[in-house]
Amino acid sequence: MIDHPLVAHKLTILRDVRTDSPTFRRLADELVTLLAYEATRDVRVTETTVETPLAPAPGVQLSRPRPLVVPILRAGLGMLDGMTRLLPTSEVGFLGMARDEDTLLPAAYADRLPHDLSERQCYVLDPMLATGGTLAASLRLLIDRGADHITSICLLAAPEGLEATRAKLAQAAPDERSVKLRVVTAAVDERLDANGFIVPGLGDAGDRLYGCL
Ligand SMILES: O=P(O)(O)OC[C@H]1O[C@H](OP(=O)(O)OP(=O)(O)O)[C@H](O)[C@@H]1O
Ligand SMILES: O=c1cc[nH]c(=O)[nH]1
Ligand SMILES: [Mg+2]
Repeated sequence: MIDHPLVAHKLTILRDVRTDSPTFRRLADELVTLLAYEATRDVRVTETTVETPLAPAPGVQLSRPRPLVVPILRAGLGMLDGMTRLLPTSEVGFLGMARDEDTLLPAAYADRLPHDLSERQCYVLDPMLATGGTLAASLRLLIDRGADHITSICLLAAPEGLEATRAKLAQAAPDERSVKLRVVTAAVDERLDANGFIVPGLGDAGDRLYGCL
């Protein structure tokens, strides 16, 4: 959880029911860049040397293969620009997931991801981690394709969803690979309501970004 006054300030306006879509989009974008700064703390780099006008200087460059950023459609799209601003050389794969309003179970409707994710550092973007069904299914898909280092960036998380995600992924370890998973979020809220919404939360992130379907 990122404990920073700028993050808390932007999140407060994001939660406000009076905040309109254009402002919501701008704040989500700004928040992601702040969260991404922390989320990329362990991005893989390779040592290199660069010539300054005066002398050689030691430095680092991002390692290959390039990191993969995965926004979970639809609401995760609102986080993409804020992330690629910090990691402009990353590649982007898309995953479409929609949660059924009655069962709360996620269904995948789009998959434009590389088939082989071995050696790839992945950054999953989804503003809301509620029951955890969407994140667990997304992480499972990436792990099954070989990913072993995945950082999820969420604007808000519910304690129930964090625990459910942990339990689901611990249960179904596919092989002997060790997989490093981390969630970076601006806040862990109080609870979920009967409809699986985060309380106090910010409402339906997709609708607030893009309007009701
Ligand atoms: O943790 P969960 O209980 O699975 O809920 C979280 C998911 O719900 C929302 O997406 P939604 O299904 O509303 O789709 P949208 O982004 O198209 O609005 C949100 O963006 C997450 O993907
Ligand atoms: O509170 C929630 C829960 C799921 N999806 C959202 O957009 N908001
Ligand atoms: Mg939605």
